[in-house]
Amino acid sequence: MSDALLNVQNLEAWYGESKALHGMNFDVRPGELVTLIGRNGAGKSTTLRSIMGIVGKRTGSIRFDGQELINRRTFQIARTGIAYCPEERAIFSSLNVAENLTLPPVLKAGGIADDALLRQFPNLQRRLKSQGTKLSGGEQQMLAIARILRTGARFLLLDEPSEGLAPVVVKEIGEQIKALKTQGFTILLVEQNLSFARKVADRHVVVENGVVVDTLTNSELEADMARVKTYLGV
Ligand SMILES: Nc1ncnc2c1ncn2[C@@H]1O[C@H](COP(=O)(O)OP(=O)(O)OP(=O)(O)O)[C@@H](O)[C@H]1O
Repeated sequence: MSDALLNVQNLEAWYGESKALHGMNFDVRPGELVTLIGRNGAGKSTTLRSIMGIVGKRTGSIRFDGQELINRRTFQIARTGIAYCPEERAIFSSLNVAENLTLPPVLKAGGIADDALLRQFPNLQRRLKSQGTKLSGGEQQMLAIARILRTGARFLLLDEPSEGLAPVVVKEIGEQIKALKTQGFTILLVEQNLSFARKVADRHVVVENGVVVDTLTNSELEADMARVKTYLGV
């Protein structure tokens, strides 16, 4: 699609000899929040890792903001304005919140300034001096998201931010993600939690065995939950 910010075509990816993506095709438009949904092992996380250039081998095309990323290295991809928040959150346990926040380098102009960031994430402001290990799962997730917002990236790859969190915290994370969309960030979100996904997303891309098998707007999903539940086996 010509107005896409990200356009993925025939994306294949491997871990060693083992092929995980078999020709993914989808796009994301500027300002959109798109989810990748599908069963365990479908290839959702691998898609994010492939966009970021952190799988063993990948082929096909990943066009972002008019540039081809398929042969670029991760640090070059980061400089185009894409940031990745992994499922495991990757908080440095020996560093405190302030140190974790400021560790990733600012790569582009337009990142959220530290004081604005702490206003946006008041619970991090309260825990600035707390060590990574002392944070709750929700605080770790907020920190993992907050620290990529300083870098100047405008396209966020978020891997299962709701995972392992209590419903009240999931709701809070959902509000933060919606606020990011309102601020103009474009977001590609991997999500197993359908009730979370439908509250935040514009569109859903269904992944099965390393390919895209369906794409639905959020209203289509609301109108036909059965269609998606079949894919997810729920
Ligand atoms: N580091 C790895 N080494 C080898 N194979 C992997 C690795 N990570 C994932 N895979 C395999 O790649 C395929 C896709 O996995 P992926 O993690 O992308 O799925 P997913 O849809 O994100 O599911 P989940 O939510 O369970 O992580 C699976 O068959 C998985 O076993």
